[in-house]
Amino acid sequence: MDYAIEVQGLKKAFHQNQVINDISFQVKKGEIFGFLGPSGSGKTTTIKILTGELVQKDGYVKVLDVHSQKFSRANFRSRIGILSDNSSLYERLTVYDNLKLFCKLYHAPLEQIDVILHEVDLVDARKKIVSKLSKGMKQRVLLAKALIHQPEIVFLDEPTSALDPGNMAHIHRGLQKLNEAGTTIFLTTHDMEEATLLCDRVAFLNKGELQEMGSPEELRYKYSTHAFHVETFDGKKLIIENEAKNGDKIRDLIVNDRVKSLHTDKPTLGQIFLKVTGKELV
Ligand SMILES: Nc1ncnc2c1ncn2[C@@H]1O[C@H](COP(=O)(O)OP(=O)(O)OP(=O)(O)O)[C@@H](O)[C@H]1O
Repeated sequence: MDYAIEVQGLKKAFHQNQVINDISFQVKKGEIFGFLGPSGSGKTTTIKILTGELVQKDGYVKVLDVHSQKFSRANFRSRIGILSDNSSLYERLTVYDNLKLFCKLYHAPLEQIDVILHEVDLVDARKKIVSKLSKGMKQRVLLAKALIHQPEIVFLDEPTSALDPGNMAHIHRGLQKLNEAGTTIFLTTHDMEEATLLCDRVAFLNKGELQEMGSPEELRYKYSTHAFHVETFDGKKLIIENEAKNGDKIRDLIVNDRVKSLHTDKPTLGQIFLKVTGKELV
């Protein structure tokens, strides 16, 4: 299997505070992988370890077949992109000039600027001064900055937190296009709808431990009671267990034209998170 990320037995403590507690997971090349957890669960710490900003002593970490001991090397850094709280822009320069600087830093061709501005839907803002942009537009420029050197994998720490739905949709579309072109995406989020929409697989992190992992669809099936939820035209809401003995009951409802809607129970990722961890994901 071709993995973009391999993590085995990773632990991280800050003094007495054990923040990451023996986690193991792999991310396949080309996947969008969502790392979901409440505030303080260790998501940012994990991203910092995966990108070489923090050093870990315990466990085995490889990204793009590079062992964590070599994460500080320039030839590794040019293969990854990062969008985090620490990402910043030159406020007094234009969008274009910001990206031009980052192009030079990474030895990326300048033609890449227009390509990437198109991806994040900011072509019209290329001459605008960054300090005059809205928060959502700045976030899109930061995303463009993280992608300007065409990294093989991009780490996004809550890329859409506190953005309005319009800006969020721009970012989602950009990420989907990027992923279609083959880029692996590792993202953290609190937003379960975002995770369901974007991610091929998600992992639930709680108090530094991985408590569940799988595709949103697999998890929704696994935690479903498989019961039928029926709403009738006279306003009744019925829950009928998915068992052979109930076949006649459902058939009668349909034959007698009483069914307004019928669906199987599929919990949302948020409901599953609550069930697995006992916590709301906020
Ligand atoms: N440099 C540091 N020194 C000491 N403690 C730290 C440091 N960085 C993080 N921590 C602690 O590690 C824990 C996990 O923090 P982390 O930022 O990884 O969580 P998170 O899941 O990303 O949270 P959020 O969603 O709020 O960003 C927290 O208790 C935090 O206080």
